[in-house]
Amino acid sequence: MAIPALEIEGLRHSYGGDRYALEEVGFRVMPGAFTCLLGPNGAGKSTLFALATNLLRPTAGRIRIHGHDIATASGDALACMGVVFQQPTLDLDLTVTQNLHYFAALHGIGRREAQRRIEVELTRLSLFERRDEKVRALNGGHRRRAEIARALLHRPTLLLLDEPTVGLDIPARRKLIRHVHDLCTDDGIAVLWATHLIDEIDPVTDHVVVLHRGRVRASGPVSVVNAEAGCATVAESYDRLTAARPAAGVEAAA
Ligand SMILES: Nc1ncnc2c1ncn2[C@@H]1O[C@H](COP(=O)(O)OP(=O)(O)OP(=O)(O)O)[C@@H](O)[C@H]1O
Repeated sequence: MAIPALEIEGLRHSYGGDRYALEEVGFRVMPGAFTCLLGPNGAGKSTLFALATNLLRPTAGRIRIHGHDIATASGDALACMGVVFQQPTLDLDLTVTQNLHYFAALHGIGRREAQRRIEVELTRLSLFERRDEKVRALNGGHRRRAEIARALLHRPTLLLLDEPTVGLDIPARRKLIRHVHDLCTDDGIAVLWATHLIDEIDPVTDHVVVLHRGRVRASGPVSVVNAEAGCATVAESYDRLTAARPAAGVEAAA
């Protein structure tokens, strides 16, 4: 069996006090799988991202990236991982290309090789024509795509995206979701996509992990989660598993 791109076991985290932001969290993301980490505000999605990227140390549990333990082999683990955080981190006064070159240099990628990879990624994300514009001149969807291109430069095999569509209009959201699905099918990249928007899930191809109040309520292909919850759609499953109406702004699944 293939090694999971991301494997989480018995993960627990407390920010202090006796309340846990995450408790006994465990799931896997396999190569080529698009997995939605689905949970309402406060479910623990950002905490999980901070632990997976080694920004926080867990109270207990393990996180392995392609078999590398993030606690004991963080260099190898992080080298396999591309990350797009919830808050954009591009320099607005640099061009798209300059931002990407800076990141490539941090990863020790030589100038010529970096140029080649930047052209490939920007073309793939339909951003090549905008490469010499300052990021400030781009709309939200293009900025997000530039961030994804940057996150792919060191050729990660696992991509983590924390609510990447926040602030985007519906056409830009759809395009971004399509692009990231293509990365899974074309390159076998594993994706963990955190969201609270149910309509971002493809009920046919995607896996979901439903996180609520720090605990995994269900995980697996949408069809399996729906069957186990006794529901016809992922929207109904989410509703039942979180025992709450979807948060404001949540849209129904197809
Ligand atoms: N720095 C912190 N200190 C103390 N508690 C925190 C901190 N960050 C998050 N929490 C708490 O941990 C829990 C999980 O929060 P987290 O931000 O991980 O959820 P989330 O699913 O990402 O929510 P959102 O969608 O609002 O970003 C919440 O109860 C939150 O209040």
